[in-house]
Amino acid sequence: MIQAMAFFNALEDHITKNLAFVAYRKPDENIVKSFLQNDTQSYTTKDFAESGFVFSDFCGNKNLLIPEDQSEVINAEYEKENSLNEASEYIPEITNHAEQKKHETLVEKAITEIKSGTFKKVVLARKESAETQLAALSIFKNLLQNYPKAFCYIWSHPESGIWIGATPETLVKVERNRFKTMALAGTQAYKTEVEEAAWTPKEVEEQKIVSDEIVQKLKDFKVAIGAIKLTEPYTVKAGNLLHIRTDISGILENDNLSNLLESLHPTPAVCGFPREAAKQFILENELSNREFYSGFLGEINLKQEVKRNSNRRNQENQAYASISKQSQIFVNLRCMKLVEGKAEIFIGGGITADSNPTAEWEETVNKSYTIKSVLVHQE
Ligand SMILES: C=C(O[C@@H]1C=C(C(=O)O)C=C[C@H]1O)C(=O)O
Repeated sequence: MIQAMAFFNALEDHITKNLAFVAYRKPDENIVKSFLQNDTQSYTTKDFAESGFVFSDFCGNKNLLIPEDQSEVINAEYEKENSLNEASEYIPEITNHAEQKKHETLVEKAITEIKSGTFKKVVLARKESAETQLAALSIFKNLLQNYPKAFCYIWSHPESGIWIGATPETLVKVERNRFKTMALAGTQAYKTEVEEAAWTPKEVEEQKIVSDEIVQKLKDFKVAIGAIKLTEPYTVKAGNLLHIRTDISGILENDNLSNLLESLHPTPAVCGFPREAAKQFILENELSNREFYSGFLGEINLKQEVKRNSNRRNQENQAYASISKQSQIFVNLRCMKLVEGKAEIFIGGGITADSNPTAEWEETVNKSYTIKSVLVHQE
């Protein structure tokens, strides 16, 4: 563990030298961690069997990797410095009517396809540019301050540029032979407390499509041994938004991470259902390339010390440590790409037969505040 100041200086140094690195903090933790690559080569994962940190695009064409054995790994404790500036305090700017019209037209086209039976749900995204005076690391620090429950990260790589985000969505967590994933969908602005949130049948259905399909795909890819467990859907808060979430877990058939990721990505939370038809519609109709937005990122195959209770016959050892591998991968949402003092913000939302194009536009506007609120200096 090093001091926070030394931690951020090391990141700054890597930015100056244009060397690849990633820094992140997991949900509800106060440790920031970084993989600082120590050479200029560009690595990709072949089969997700390496150890390190992956950064994959939506299409699955680019799977960048910062290998553990080519990097210095540093950790620091990061405490909250100032009071939380909730994203809902962001003052909305004047609506860009031309962009709104384009998005609504796209949503209408999708609804027509859904009604004709091509697919049941599709997630449509757009990109928006916002000016910022802040340096990359200041934006990252603002995210750390504002979103303690999100996975906050900054990824900098010669092949992708700088990406920064605070995602509420886990793609999958693997510890030894257990996996955990989630179905997250349905969005409303955070105005009522989590316990009092009411959801329309459209949002309930939209989220159910995600959990049903995740379970189905896990079965199709023969990922689990025995039963797959699901919680009841419940409401969660993510910044200025509320979503519906189901937690899904089970025991893995084997340690083939590649097969597990293929079964899950892209889930109907970011693509649609059925997967292939929705994906085709996205690739043919969205107005900008998603790049790494709605792809995934995280630690793969890191060695972890697990303390286990001794069995009763071995009383002198209260606990013994064993080494196991763990992976923790998140969906790249509520994120931006930093391009020459401008933040390119990526936002999307799920469309079903009952969608209202204007409400869908507003949902993307609400989602954009997660990032917009951290682009200004915070006192
Ligand atoms: C696609 C995004 O978010 C996803 C889509 C949601 C929805 O359609 O309601 C909710 C949460 C996320 O799974 C995004 O933030 O860009």
